[in-house]
Amino acid sequence: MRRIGVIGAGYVGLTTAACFAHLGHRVVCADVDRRRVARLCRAEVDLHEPGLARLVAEGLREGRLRFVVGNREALSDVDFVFVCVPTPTGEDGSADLSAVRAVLREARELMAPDAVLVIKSTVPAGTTDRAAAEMEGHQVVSNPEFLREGHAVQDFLQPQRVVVGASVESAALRVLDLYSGTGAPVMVTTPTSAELVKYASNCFLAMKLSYVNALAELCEQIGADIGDVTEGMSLDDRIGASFLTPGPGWGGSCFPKDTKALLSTAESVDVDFSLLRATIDTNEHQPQRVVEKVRELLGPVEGRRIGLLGLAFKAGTNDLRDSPALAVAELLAEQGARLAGYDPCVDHGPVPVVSSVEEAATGASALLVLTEWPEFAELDWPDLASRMARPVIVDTRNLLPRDKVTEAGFTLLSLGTPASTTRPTTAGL
Ligand SMILES: NC(=O)C1=CN([C@@H]2O[C@H](COP(=O)(O)OP(=O)(O)OC[C@H]3O[C@@H](n4cnc5c(N)ncnc54)[C@H](O)[C@@H]3O)[C@@H](O)[C@H]2O)C=CC1
Ligand SMILES: O=C(O)[C@H]1O[C@H](OP(=O)(O)OP(=O)(O)OC[C@H]2O[C@@H](n3ccc(=O)[nH]c3=O)[C@H](O)[C@@H]2O)[C@H](O)[C@@H](O)[C@@H]1O
Repeated sequence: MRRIGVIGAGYVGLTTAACFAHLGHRVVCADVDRRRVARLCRAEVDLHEPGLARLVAEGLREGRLRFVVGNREALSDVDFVFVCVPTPTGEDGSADLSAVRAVLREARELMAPDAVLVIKSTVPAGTTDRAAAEMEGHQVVSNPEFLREGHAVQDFLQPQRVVVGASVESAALRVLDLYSGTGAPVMVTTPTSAELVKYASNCFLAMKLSYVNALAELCEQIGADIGDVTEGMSLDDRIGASFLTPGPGWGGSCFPKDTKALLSTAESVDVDFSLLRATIDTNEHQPQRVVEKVRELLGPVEGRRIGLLGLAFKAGTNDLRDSPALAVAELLAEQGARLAGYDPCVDHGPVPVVSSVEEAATGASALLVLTEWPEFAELDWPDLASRMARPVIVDTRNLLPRDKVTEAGFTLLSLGTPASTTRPTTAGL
């Protein structure tokens, strides 16, 4: 059993705190947000993360997990401090490290000399080494987090890898020991390399998605089908099958900020990372491309009611931060469309939110699938068509069963699919 302080009770901090408590450690989790802490003390978790509320309740009940306002307790009398505060995009595109710096200032005063400070927030290469220099003798270690929202607990307890960056081996081993219960493959490297593993991974995935989204546009122009193209690509295990589905753009609280931050790092050392710039540019164009699809079917959208299916940045979460669905909604609203958004996990947002797909469809001139919630693939298509002013669907996640939807009388457009294709059959091969 180790004593662990966790600073920040958001997606990463709360997951870290609850999972370490579950693994048998004694955890104090601190946040500056009083309301969040008060709710957590009552075991109320407002993040949509399977299993997280159960682990929080278990930790509180068994006395291994506590939540506090302010960082003092989580910094003193502990063996490890995990820094899990936000690192948003700053004004110039680089990561804004003000929350991390504020924690470091407090940590310098309050941490025991033999405690290890672990930076789990995503921070630019060099941050951990600079922090170590400022921390006057404390061990400072980089331990980036790779969890996905919607799978946070599973990804934390069964990670594909644990990466630790440390300049002192004993500090790395102490941190790795905390994860011994997970059985995950581990890697120890320098802090700078560990920090870059994090950005390099997120940016690579973003690049893969921008590549697929650009490819989808090309498919439309030359009469190929993106689903078949990516399926064919994925049979090569060097490419793999994941992250090959086109969409309205990649979003969420990390890819957009991390791509900008890595580009900013490259610029700061005069490296021309034009591949990364193109990755971002392609993505920023994507919501506009979706709106053009809608206009292709409807003409001007002014005054028309449009139902949005999905508001979160991806399925499995209620997180609206940097959601491409909202970027599309904003463009449509600017052009005078009347919007009604439905998301199974979102009850309010910056667009009018309704409580069912049927409500979103009623009187609408188009439905727009923006988040890949599986339930959107299993709707009562004839019923929806009968409720709409015009039975038109734009499926930006290529999720819907084309045959059933068109049989119900819908005009359906998806990304990377030619308007009509005659597919050869493999029956009899
Ligand atoms: N959300 C995700 O899926 C992942 C996020 N990350 C990284 O982890 C870091 C945290 O991200 P999230 O957990 O998503 O953020 P979040 O916004 O969900 O939570 C951050 C929490 O820190 C608190 N906070 C802010 N300043 C503080 C301070 N000075 N002292 C104590 N608490 C403070 C906030 O009130 C908030 O509750 C970021 O660097 C992010 O890039 C890494 C992997 C996955
Ligand atoms: O640093 C982070 O915060 C995390 O960022 C991502 O996790 P997350 O933001 O939860 O979302 P993803 O599941 O990676 O999806 C990102 C975006 O790509 C989109 N996407 C994903 C896959 C796909 O095939 N197509 C597609 O458009 C999603 O809809 C979403 O908008 C990474 O997957 C995590 O490993 C990382 O820890």
